[in-house]
Amino acid sequence: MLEVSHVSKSYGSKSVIADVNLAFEENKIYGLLGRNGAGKSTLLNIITDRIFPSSGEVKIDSENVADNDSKLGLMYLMSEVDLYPNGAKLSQIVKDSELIYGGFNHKLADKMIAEFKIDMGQKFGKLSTGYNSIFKLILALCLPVKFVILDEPVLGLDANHRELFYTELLDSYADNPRTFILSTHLIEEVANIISDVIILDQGRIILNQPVEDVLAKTHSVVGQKNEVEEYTKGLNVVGHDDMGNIRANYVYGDLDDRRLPDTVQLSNFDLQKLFVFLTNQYEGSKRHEN
Ligand SMILES: Nc1ncnc2c1ncn2[C@@H]1O[C@H](COP(=O)(O)OP(=O)(O)OP(=O)(O)O)[C@@H](O)[C@H]1O
Repeated sequence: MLEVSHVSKSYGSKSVIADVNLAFEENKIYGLLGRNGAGKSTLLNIITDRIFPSSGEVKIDSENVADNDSKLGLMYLMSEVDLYPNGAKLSQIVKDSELIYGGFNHKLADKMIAEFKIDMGQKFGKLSTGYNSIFKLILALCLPVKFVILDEPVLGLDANHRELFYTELLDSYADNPRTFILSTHLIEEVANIISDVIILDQGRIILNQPVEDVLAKTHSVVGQKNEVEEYTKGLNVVGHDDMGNIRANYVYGDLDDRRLPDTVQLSNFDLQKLFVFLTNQYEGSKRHEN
């Protein structure tokens, strides 16, 4: 288990991460969502000891990961930041990484190399943005780590390559279950992949739950404006749409046993819509702590 306890980070007087507590369990796929500047990369860099928190700690199996090579070796962070020398050939980076992490899944790598058509004789610094991501994704999926942490994994990948990557991720997870943390803005693309969703907003966790539970609490209530308003009175309305005098109120939370008028329709809405409402500071919204 990977635990983040009371982690905060400030730059000068600016608070970027504020008292974050999280527990990443074994063999789950987490989606870490947040608007630009919410603090996602900062949090992932703190988890992997690339930057120091101002306070708090990160532990794996109750041991602090800071300066702890055996625990840090259990995580791989794939991010925009390039850790490899521009002049190094991809095949050499694989060899070096295999030594550092004590293994490499060559069978899967060969499959991905062929599928993505990547030339392993190329120099790292010469890769296009998309192929730079593809190469780091191969490392992320093939190194023998327990926590695969992907910060904007599909940056620069075309739609075909993104589909291919999601398929490879799920196949690799099925073959070898481990914990994934995916930070992304492409919510619709990962909604069916992730098991749990974490929303970070201005450095704070505002939602941390299994996707299934979250979706079960989304309700769109559509009908005549006055009837919809009456039905949703006192519920947690996080957003609305108007089409003439037809109103859609979006509720996040449990419904009580109030009677639904025949003319009002009830259905669920998707994760991306919920994300937009919860992070938009919509005037009618309430904050949801975990
Ligand atoms: N070294 C730094 N010095 C000062 N401020 C920083 C530093 N690094 C990050 N920040 C600030 O911290 C905040 C969070 O940045 P971070 O990169 O973690 O956000 P993010 O959620 O990953 O954003 P995005 O989705 O845009 O990549 C931003 O306001 C950013 O400007």
